[in-house]
Amino acid sequence: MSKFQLKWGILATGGIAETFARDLYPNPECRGVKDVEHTVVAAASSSSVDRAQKFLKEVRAPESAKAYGSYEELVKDPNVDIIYIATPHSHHYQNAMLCLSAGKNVLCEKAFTTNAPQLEALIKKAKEKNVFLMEAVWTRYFPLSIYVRDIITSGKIGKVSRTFADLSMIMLPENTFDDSHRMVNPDLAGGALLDLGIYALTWIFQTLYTTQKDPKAPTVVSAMRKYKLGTDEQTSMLLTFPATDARGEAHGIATTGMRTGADPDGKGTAGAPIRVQGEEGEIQIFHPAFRPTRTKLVLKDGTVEEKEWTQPGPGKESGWKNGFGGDWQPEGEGQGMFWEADECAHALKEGRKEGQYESLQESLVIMQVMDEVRKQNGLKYPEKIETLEYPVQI
Ligand SMILES: NC(=O)C1=CN([C@@H]2O[C@H](COP(=O)(O)OP(=O)(O)OC[C@H]3O[C@@H](n4cnc5c(N)ncnc54)[C@H](OP(=O)(O)O)[C@@H]3O)[C@@H](O)[C@H]2O)C=CC1
Ligand SMILES: O=C1OC[C@@H](O)[C@H](O)[C@H]1O
Repeated sequence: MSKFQLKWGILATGGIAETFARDLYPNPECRGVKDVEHTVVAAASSSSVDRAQKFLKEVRAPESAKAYGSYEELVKDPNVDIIYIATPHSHHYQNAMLCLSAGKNVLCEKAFTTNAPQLEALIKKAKEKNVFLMEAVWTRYFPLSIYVRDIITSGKIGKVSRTFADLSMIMLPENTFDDSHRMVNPDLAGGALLDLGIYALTWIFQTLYTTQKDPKAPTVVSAMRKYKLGTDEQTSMLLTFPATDARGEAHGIATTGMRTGADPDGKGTAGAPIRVQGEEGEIQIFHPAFRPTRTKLVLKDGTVEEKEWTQPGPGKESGWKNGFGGDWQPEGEGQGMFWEADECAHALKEGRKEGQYESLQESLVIMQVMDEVRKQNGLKYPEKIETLEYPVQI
């Protein structure tokens, strides 16, 4: 059987760009995916062409891969099928508009944009150009997430009426980040909500919204504690999802922050920060919400089922180690960003224009929730990054 080959262009060469591109290297067969293959055919850096060249070497791209010193050159490369955007949140709208306008398929890092109107404009552009567009919320595509959603839709834990989800990490921003860092800098749409809170919301949504036949947008009330730069360092949200055919009204409690930890000792001692609760029991998902590897099903009849979800890799003998933020996975394991890459390949192979586990409509509803939370708490980013104007130099 001939395999579908997806040729990637990587836009930006920072931390997650490297992790993602490294994850494209192992043969998908090592995770049981037999019908698609990935190749990095180009990378672009806004810093310099040398940086792009170095990046291609680091991720073991083929010798023939092209290095570009600007994003504008990358989108003109006819050999590139799809572009992965890995810039800070502030830049996603401008970068994605550049790619879509050039007729390129796009996988864009979270948070998709700084606000919902920007995302609406991107969706409109993708439709006009008839290209694929997806938010890179990698967690959605993990086998673990598929399992959790299946538990819910199978009725095993009964009608679900509440999900708790926390992604907080003790990072003490004043000790950890320069004021210019993307985690705290308003010019880069920093703060806990768009960076970490989106994962807490992902768990709320994929358990209370994605699993419904006719999902309805929630209302939200929220509170926010601000960092000295005006961005949020802690945000708490209570979402109410209207009743659907399958169940009554449901509540989602999503929290995020940089001063408390969902797993303070790193050993799971504090318990599961994600709990999906129904009339027959609950399914728990352990920290970190962005890359969980452990679940626990607890039913009222006494059943307890614990599962480990190691990310598959190419095997120890390959000598290939995958990495994330300097934290290298054990040999033989992968990071897990390849699942979303496989989804892009499958979508393009099948002619789909969006991801199957998070539709563009769902990404938009989540963005609307984050807009409302920011509005309730007076968090505005600079106009140049909230604007719908394109192109704008930022
Ligand atoms: N899925 C996940 O697990 C993770 C996702 N992310 C997401 O990925 C995105 C990037 O994060 P991360 O890789 O950590 O960020 P980095 O700061 O490490 O990299 C961002 C890159 O964007 C480019 N860039 C262009 N303009 C700017 C600018 N004005 N300021 C800073 N960088 C700029 C640079 O690349 P160049 O010079 O080559 O153009 C830079 O290296 C964010 O959206 C974040 O939320 C981040 C971490 C984990
Ligand atoms: O997406 C992410 O996941 C891991 C976090 O450490 C990082 O800040 C965030 O961007």
